[in-house]
Amino acid sequence: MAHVLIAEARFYAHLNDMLLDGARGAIEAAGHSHETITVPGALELPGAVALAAESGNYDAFVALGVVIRGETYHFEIVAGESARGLMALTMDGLAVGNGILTVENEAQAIARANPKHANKGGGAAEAALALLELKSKLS
Ligand SMILES: Nc1c(NC[C@H](O)[C@H](O)[C@H](O)CO)[nH]c(=O)[nH]c1=O
Ligand SMILES: CC(=O)[C@@H](O)COP(=O)(O)O
Repeated sequence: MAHVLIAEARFYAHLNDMLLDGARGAIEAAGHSHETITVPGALELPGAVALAAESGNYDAFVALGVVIRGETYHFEIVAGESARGLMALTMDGLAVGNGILTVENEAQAIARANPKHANKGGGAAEAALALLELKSKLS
């Protein structure tokens, strides 16, 4: 059984609750365990995953968050840098699923966070578990 770390950026709490439900459901359906840590925003997610990985307590990692475009360039920074940071961790050999929604508005976020619709939280968890399985197969 794998132990999965879910790192959530709780910038939009009500949206994250849906992402969490999806991710937890996918992990439990696959017969694995999980625990959750919380950071303020998506920019903190790569650092949170890196810190958690240092503990050696987790086999895979799922990053969850919602980035909604505002008026300024900050969207590009938050969306791009959180994704880049997670990708760098994956390239370092961690099994990381990226469940950070980068959307234009809340309606788009709801459609993608809802486990009964796009279920992006569940998809991110499944991606992390797929990487973990591949890592195990190749080692
Ligand atoms: N605008 C959003 C943010 N912004 C906050 C940053 O992620 C970060 O916490 C801050 O810059 C301090 O380092 N975060 C989200 O997750 N979603 C947003 O829409
Ligand atoms: C994604 C963001 O950082 C965004 O919510 C910030 O909004 P604004 O660009 O209007 O400051």
